[in-house]
Amino acid sequence: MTVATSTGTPYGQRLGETVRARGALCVGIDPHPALLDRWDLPRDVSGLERCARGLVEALGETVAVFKPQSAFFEAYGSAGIAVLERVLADCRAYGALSLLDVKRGDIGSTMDAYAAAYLADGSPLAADAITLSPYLGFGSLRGAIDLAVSNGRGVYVLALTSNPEGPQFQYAVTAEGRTVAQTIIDEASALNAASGLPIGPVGLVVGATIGRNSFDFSRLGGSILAPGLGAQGAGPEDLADVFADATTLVLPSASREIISAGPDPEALRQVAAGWLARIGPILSVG
Ligand SMILES: O=C(O)c1cc(=O)[nH]c(=O)n1[C@@H]1O[C@H](COP(=O)(O)O)[C@@H](O)[C@H]1O
Repeated sequence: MTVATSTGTPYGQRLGETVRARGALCVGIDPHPALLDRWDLPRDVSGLERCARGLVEALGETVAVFKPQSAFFEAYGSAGIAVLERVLADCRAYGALSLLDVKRGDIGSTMDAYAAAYLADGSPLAADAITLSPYLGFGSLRGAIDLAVSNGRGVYVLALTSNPEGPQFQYAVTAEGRTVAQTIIDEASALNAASGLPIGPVGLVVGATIGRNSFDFSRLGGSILAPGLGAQGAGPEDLADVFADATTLVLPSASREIISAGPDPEALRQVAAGWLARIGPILSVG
């Protein structure tokens, strides 16, 4: 088993370099059972492994970031988690970054244990970055953020999610008079400013589907993961709308849209290259 070790280089720097070399696209590894059918693979752990690792094999040299969705691996129990470990190792071997989508969020002491699982050097499930949920309060994530920073890793905190239910809480106004989402944006901005880095370690998740908006990302100083391309209906023109005022690195992400082009590696490369060609002119690398 290959275990992750930190490079000592800050996550934002590694992300910036990789995106400059390969373009701003994150490919989500979401091996839905229906996609295994489409790839003519069995709906079992061998199918999971061939789909997930086949995707990285086809795109590992050209795509900047892979985002394995932990749920699809957890569904197969310990054997699925073992596949996830191998997928994370594959990403490293190809020089792509891994962003593990686990959306964790818990009381501080438990967060520290999640952080040890996903952000500590030597952990088999360590990724270059993970997704976090701030529902227990932004401060509850502090242990994970601190560990990420000390290991040259990053986090992406859910701010404005791509699903239609998101606004129920995210647009709510807090006692301070700001929306929940703006509070998250501002908390991340403060931590990134304190890091003194051009691309700080605290990213945000902002759905490519949320439309034109008046949230203020101008002081973020970190990267933005933008899921929702393709299967959830967002296209390049939506990125232009949502991020009209963003001055930071935006990383659009698609899962089903890309995977469904497989299993032919050339077809996978073409669909990824097609998205890159369409979104490249819209987004600045930051
Ligand atoms: O954190 C995420 O990645 C995420 C946040 C969000 O707001 N919306 C969202 O779709 N995602 C994830 O991004 C992936 C989207 O998959 P596709 O709709 O197939 O591209 C899924 O793994 C989602 O869990």
